[in-house]
Amino acid sequence: MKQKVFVDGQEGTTGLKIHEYLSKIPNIEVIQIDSDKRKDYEARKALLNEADLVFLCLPDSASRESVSMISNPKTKVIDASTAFRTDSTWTYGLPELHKDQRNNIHHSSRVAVPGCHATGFIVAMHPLVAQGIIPIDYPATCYSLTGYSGGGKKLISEYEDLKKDQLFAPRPYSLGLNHKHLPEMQLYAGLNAPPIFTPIVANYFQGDAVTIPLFPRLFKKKVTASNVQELLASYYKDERFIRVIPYDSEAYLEDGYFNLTRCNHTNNLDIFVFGHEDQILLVSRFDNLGKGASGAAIQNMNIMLGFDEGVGLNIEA
Ligand SMILES: NC(=O)C1=CN([C@@H]2O[C@H](COP(=O)(O)OP(=O)(O)OC[C@H]3O[C@@H](n4cnc5c(N)ncnc54)[C@H](OP(=O)(O)O)[C@@H]3O)[C@@H](O)[C@H]2O)C=CC1
Ligand SMILES: CC(=O)N[C@@H](CCC(=O)OP(=O)(O)O)C(=O)O
Repeated sequence: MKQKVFVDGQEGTTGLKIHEYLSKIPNIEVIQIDSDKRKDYEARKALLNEADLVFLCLPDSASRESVSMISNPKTKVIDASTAFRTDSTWTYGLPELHKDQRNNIHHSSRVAVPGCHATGFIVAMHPLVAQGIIPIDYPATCYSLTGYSGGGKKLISEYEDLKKDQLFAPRPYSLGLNHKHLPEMQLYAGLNAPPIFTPIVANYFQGDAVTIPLFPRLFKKKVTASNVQELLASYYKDERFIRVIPYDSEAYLEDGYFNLTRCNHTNNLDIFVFGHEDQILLVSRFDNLGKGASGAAIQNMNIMLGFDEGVGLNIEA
């Protein structure tokens, strides 16, 4: 029997992309709300309770409201917002986090999709903290370069319609050092304080690279950049969406430059390890609309419904 799926927020950036993926997946029946009723409480409530699985692609407050409307115990929920990512009654939707997480997701009915910047930070840091290389009190920093689609419809229209010619230069933001991803970055990396994190949005549509500088002299064990690459490669060796690039990563540069759009239109995330004995630079590269949002949401759905994890993903790869 087909699984009924409803996307609350179907006309937003994440919701539209999820629909694109869903159209390639068999055994799914997508149920839709009339466009003019997409914010109507009763209409949403009916579909939220009719579906076997719902995606919430909404601002945090609307996500909380949707969850409160669900009374059908069979409805599974995948939320793309920040609302429940560090809520202990929800499961963090990063299957690659550790060996039990995929199974946790499969058995959960409430899964929170990680934030895009947080995904890049956690996949690079978690294995190193968990294996006792990086101490939990390490003073972590990172910055993330992202395309403007990460800011949803409002930022897209700002870039595409309103100020096209004035927004050519990259723009750092969240300089109050209080970005909404900090709690999940700290919790799932396993650190006892959040990193100093500066995101930077630039004038291109999609693609994200999270960069983490590290000083091995502050580690608990003596390791070089090459050792770190080996460790990460071993940690993710069975993962189909996370690729740890060989240590000689400079060979992957293009004319000497890093191309942060190379994972676009896939659900892949590439981890690069640059550096030497004294300094290390980890870079996670992914599509903010792929592994950073809608692709990750679909991967979680596949796991929750017992489908092959890759169904519908990497459609344009
Ligand atoms: N874009 C990205 O790369 C990522 C986004 N996210 C998260 O996913 C969620 C959705 O983001 P995104 O798709 O970018 O945002 P958008 O602004 O593009 O879309 C949000 C959608 O939600 C609708 N909406 C707003 N309020 C309500 C409501 N009360 N009831 C029903 N629908 C409502 C909007 O309606 P209308 O069409 O009228 O505007 C819009 O279609 C957010 O929590 C965001 O933080 C997570 C990871 C990455
Ligand atoms: C360019 C831009 O504004 N990007 C968003 C991140 C999008 C994302 O991952 O967001 P959620 O946590 O909302 O799910 C931001 O930094 O807030």
